[in-house]
Amino acid sequence: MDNVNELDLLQDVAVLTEQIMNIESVSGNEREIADQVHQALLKLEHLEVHRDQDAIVARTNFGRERRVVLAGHLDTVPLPRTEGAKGTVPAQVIDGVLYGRGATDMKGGVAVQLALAAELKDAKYDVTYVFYDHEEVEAAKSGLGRLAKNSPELLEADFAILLEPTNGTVEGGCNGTSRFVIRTHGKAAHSGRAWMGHNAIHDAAPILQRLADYQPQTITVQGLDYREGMNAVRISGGIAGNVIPDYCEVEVNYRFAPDKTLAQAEALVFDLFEGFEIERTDGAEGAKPGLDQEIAADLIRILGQEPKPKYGWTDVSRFSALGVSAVNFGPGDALLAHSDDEHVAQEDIRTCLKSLRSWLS
Ligand SMILES: N[C@@H](CCC[C@H](NC(=O)CCC(=O)O)C(=O)O)C(=O)O
Repeated sequence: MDNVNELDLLQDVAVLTEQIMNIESVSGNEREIADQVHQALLKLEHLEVHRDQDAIVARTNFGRERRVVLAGHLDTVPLPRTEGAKGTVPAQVIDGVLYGRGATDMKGGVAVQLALAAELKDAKYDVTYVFYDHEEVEAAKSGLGRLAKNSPELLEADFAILLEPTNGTVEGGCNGTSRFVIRTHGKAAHSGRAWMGHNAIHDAAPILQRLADYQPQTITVQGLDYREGMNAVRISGGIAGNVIPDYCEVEVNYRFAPDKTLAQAEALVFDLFEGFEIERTDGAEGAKPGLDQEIAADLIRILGQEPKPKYGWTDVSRFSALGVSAVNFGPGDALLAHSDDEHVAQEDIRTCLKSLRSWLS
């Protein structure tokens, strides 16, 4: 008997989005959604389907000269902690707007990929659909990185589109991202006799001051203005309410424009926190927009919208490193990504599908 939950790829793409939003897939928990996507793709006879853990690749063999990749990740950031937040699981539809975790980042995009995979039995280009796990976490866990290592031939193409949220326009390139842990050390003591110890949390004050004083830059690369960011994203220290803390860690996330390499970004952060113990714990380079490439220019012309920069980090970076020029284009407003009321208009998902259908036809 057919699984009652199986995905119907030919239904309204907004309803398909809602169906896949209802499969919770916080990074590390992508097995169920990957199984559903895999099962649905295996039924399509015009596709050759491969699987690597929770990443799935489906390729057409139309015999075209050029091949494009449509790629999207299956995972989301964790569910909101705030009670009553609408950006959670299950999804809700309110006045034509779909609320829930992954609404913008990026189950609408994944639904568009699935709809195209099912309906396009011929196209201007051969198409490789890539769905993968572990995008929202440290680069070392990336499902796309694993695919690139295990089966690079499956990702070969002339161009790639990452269906990350871009609100109806192309977002070119992406900022790089890097994480650092800065540590201070003290001496534990009874907090009733604090003079016997040394407070490591107090020693972190100048770290926070340097962050508060830092003026993030905006850097123009190939005509697009990339806004950088330098922020504390986590702070921890102390073991109890009556003990002077003997350690403190501040985690800093530096988002850097694609004019810099990861090594240059690291040097800038090490310089900013000179005198402190500091370690880089993660990092991924950005990507330059490269919008003058013929296929990208064709897409931009069909959409008729001015391209914008991508401020988040996306796998255009990984495709660029593989020698495949790539852009971001998908439904939803990236400004809502990861927010407590993440949402997307149902109509935006339908419009994105129409745009890509007409580009590929
Ligand atoms: N390995 C990176 C992964 C971070 C990915 C994430 N990307 C997005 O949110 C794309 C959405 C957008 O901006 O349109 C990010 O930028 O945090 C890492 O761990 O940082």
